[in-house]
Amino acid sequence: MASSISAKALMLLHSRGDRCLRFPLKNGVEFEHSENLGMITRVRATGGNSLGTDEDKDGSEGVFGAINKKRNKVLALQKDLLQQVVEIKKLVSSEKSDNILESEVNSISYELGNKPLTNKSSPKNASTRSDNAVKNQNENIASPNSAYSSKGSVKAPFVGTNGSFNEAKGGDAKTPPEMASYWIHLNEKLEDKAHETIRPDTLLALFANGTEHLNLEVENQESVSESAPVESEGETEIPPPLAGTNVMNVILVAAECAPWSKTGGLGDVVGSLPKALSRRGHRVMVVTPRYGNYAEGQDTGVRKTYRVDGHDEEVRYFHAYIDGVDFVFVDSPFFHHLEHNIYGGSRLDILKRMVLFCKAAVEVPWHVPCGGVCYGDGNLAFIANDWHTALLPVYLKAYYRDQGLMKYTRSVLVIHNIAHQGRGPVDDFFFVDLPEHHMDLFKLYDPIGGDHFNIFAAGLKTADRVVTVSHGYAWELKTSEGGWGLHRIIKDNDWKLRGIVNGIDNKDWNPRFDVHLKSDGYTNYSLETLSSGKGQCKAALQKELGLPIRDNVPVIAFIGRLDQQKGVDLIAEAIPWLMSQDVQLIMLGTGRPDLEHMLRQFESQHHDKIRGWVGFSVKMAHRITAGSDILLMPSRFEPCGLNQLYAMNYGTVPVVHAVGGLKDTVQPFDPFNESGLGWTFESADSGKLSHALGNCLLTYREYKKSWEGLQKRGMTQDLSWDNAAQLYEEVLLAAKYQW
Ligand SMILES: Nc1ncnc2c1ncn2[C@@H]1O[C@H](COP(=O)(O)OP(=O)(O)O[C@H]2O[C@H](CO)[C@@H](O)[C@H](O)[C@H]2O)[C@@H](O)[C@H]1O
Repeated sequence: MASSISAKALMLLHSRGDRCLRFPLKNGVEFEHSENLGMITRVRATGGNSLGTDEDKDGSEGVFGAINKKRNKVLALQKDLLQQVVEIKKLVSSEKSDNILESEVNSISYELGNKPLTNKSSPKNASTRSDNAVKNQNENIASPNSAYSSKGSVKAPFVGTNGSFNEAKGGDAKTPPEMASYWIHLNEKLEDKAHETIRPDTLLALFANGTEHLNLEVENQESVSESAPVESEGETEIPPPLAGTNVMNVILVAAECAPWSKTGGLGDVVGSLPKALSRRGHRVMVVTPRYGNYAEGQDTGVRKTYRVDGHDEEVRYFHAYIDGVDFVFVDSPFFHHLEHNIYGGSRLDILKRMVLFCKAAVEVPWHVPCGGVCYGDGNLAFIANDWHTALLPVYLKAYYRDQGLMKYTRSVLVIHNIAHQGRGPVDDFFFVDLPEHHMDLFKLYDPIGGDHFNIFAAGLKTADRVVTVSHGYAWELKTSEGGWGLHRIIKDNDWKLRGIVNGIDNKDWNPRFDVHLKSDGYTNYSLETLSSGKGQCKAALQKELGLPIRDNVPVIAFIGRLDQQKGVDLIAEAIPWLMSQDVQLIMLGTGRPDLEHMLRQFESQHHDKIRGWVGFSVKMAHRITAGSDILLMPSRFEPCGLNQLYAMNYGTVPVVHAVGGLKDTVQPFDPFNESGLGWTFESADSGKLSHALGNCLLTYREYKKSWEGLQKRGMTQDLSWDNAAQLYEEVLLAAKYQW
């Protein structure tokens, strides 16, 4: 046996849970590993005194002293690193370079061992480490009881112990022997990494399961960030408060993630909420399918096989580290070339895709090294999104937690839209690969179709917590109209439901920095330059779309999916009245063919006033939001709605149907008190829409001061994700301590 053991071997042993093995470490110390506990239980001086246990107190001081010294060294090093982060951020912002965004600073990697700081990363070339270096290590970690491994039977996948090297027992304080082994492990880890780059968050991850030491480093971090607000392009950005002792490992799992894949608001949320959680100090990952050949993602070399519909399907895992978040892309021929048709194909095609994706996602924290270190399954919460990933909480429970694996991992399911549920005939159950006694989770009685199979139902019952994207929608979900057949299940689980209003990405959707406003006559603008800047954008939009360029005509916009939800038909009914007004109407959308046809018809019938852009164009969505005066959102239901938030951030006044998140976020204008943010109407009715829009147009034309007030109030709200991230953190914590 060698006289020392590497962190790699240590992880390996830990992951395999070998029975009471003893290994000598450097500095005359050895550790003992117990299979039963699946962790290092004892550390000894080679003289024979065991350390950190009650019966062997005598020998403990020397080695603990050494460990403490190491620990203090690491803390000092980390403090130094954090200081350097702040200094680099200051340096970058002082250059005020357009193309250096804060995101790049966040992805700067730091070398350990007092080496000079080097910038090796950018969002375009985001992965900073040699993931191949950890590839072999990872391959060697036996997929602990890979529930779906090609080698194991799906029906009996549960043997052995969990392989997570950083599992926190109960997620709480460590016992002295654990602390000792922990610091020895850390020491080994750092020695291993002495010649590699290591990210600050990886360093944090090494601390993530302790308590005392964690408090210390968080205090250090807080003192640094409080004293030095981050500047971004001349604007002082106060960093959000840190999670402190509540810091967790968080993995968002979703079928789409902007900017790589997006069909609507879900993609935006998954692209931005994780960054806000990371800013609070959590270690955050997004797992999403690799639909295309994304430049940022690097092959980790990790390959795993999962069973879908009786076949073994191999997945590969790609990885990128951007803006403090690990993005893991699950690659399989199942997903290829679907970036423009994510939910396309037959019902069974989609179901099989999501089965494979959820199976592959649940094991990411075991297999995929991020920053050189797997997340492990202690102190970990998954956030699944909508029905596409609602199988994840079910798999987590049925295949892992109920079998004594991933015992401390929790799941939160977010409802972005209950109208899509993953329904099918009861026999679809056999595709999800679960023992038959789980069938009742999925069975739902429908007054029209009788019993059917429903994935969302199973996810809602199984998840530890459920979030939806506004308070209004949380209430609506419990009504028979709003719950779309799931209201009873949601009511039964009301205790674990919470509404949290979405935020917006304040860099992507900010008129000051918007990259889509930098050409073709558009311009960036802010509150100070609102009138001139927005005016210029309006003229550029009219020019680009071939509408008469007129400053005094109100430009009304609609952006969204063309379907029943978004209430496009209400706009259609209001067209005769609207065309009697001096207005311009711009509609951007894609969806139901009959509604797409309708948009084209409107444009040809009223060519001097209407533009109907059929298609999905992120650039046009930004330009229309900037160049319009009014945004129309007559949605029949709207769980949150992002477009009205984007609109207000751009000084564009919303007129909305008062439902769900629209009601929560658009306070009606009160002309007597000069308060409010826009106009609302109470029912999905074209007459009501015309009435509200009529009042809005009157204010635009006749009451300029009131109009400016509406714009300014909209622009000065704090719509950032930071508030929502703090509330998500509360939910994650509630889940963590739920048994
Ligand atoms: N043709 C087009 N071209 C370019 N961009 C287009 C577009 N059509 C839509 N978009 C963009 O897609 C997003 C739509 O987001 P929404 O939140 O308004 O609705 P969606 O119904 O997709 O999301 C669901 O999830 C979100 C997130 O939780 C909830 O806010 C919402 O209420 C719920 O229905 C916006 O970024 C918008 O600009």
